[in-house]
Amino acid sequence: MARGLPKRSPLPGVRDIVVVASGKGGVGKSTVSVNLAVSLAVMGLRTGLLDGDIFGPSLPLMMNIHEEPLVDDNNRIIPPINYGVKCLSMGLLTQQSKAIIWRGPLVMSALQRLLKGAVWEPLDILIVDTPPGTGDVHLSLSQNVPLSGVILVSTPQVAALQVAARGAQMYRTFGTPVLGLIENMSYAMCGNCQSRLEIYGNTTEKYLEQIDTRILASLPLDGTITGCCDAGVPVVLQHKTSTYAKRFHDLAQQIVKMLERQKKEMKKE
Ligand SMILES: Nc1ncnc2c1ncn2[C@@H]1O[C@H](COP(=O)(O)OP(=O)(O)OP(=O)(O)O)[C@@H](O)[C@H]1O
Repeated sequence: MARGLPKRSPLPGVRDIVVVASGKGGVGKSTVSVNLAVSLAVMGLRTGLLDGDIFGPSLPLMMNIHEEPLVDDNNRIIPPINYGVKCLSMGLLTQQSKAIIWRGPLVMSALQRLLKGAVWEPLDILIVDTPPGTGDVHLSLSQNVPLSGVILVSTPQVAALQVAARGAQMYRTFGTPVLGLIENMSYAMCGNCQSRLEIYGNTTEKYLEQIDTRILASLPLDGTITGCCDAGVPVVLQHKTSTYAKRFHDLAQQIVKMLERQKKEMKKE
């Protein structure tokens, strides 16, 4: 552990925790988290998905889980399972229509409850979807549990990439490796002439150097993806043979390989 960093305690029985983050909102973190988690489960990994977006949870909708979780005899929350993934979200613990108005310390304790007060084990990997920015949830995660890596999600526009770069810097400060960037909504296909429309521009390459990372996957802006999110069936399951499914499966394989490599290197040290 780097000098000066807070002491983190691992989640017992959880091998890797990987965070999905972005600077800007609405760029596709939850979409990536959900489809990555399901792809990892399809690969046979024991997978969990924690919705760390306390104020705007989208996991219940996207994973089609709506029942309030049960607790065990030790008052630990039992994450419900859908599509082979153990899921927890603040949206399952509060009435969905109620807006949450909380200050920082409450956010921290809600996250602690979801993270450490739940029966996640045994898991190979826990994917944590986060809110935009670098606020309380990101700090709390970074300070409390060892993170195996962060996956950044951004659209190819300057406004999103600039803040993604800041996010990368924050995670590195806490010693968390940046595994790579998902370029979401990279382009759209014109329905008439099938030409590629670069709606958000094409500036990702320029920022890769600044962020010091690489693209793990690029995904187009496509109504099929939106429709699957809204219908609560991840695109990797609804359209199993689509290029989207293939890209998410490739992404899952890349992440697994990176984490394996990381473990080997740590053993050598
Ligand atoms: N590649 C895509 N093509 C079409 N729609 C997409 C794509 N990626 C995400 N969306 C849609 O965009 C919306 C925002 O996506 P999502 O909720 O995943 O973003 P987010 O970064 O998690 O948002 P927030 O910052 O609010 O947490 C959703 O309605 C989702 O269905």
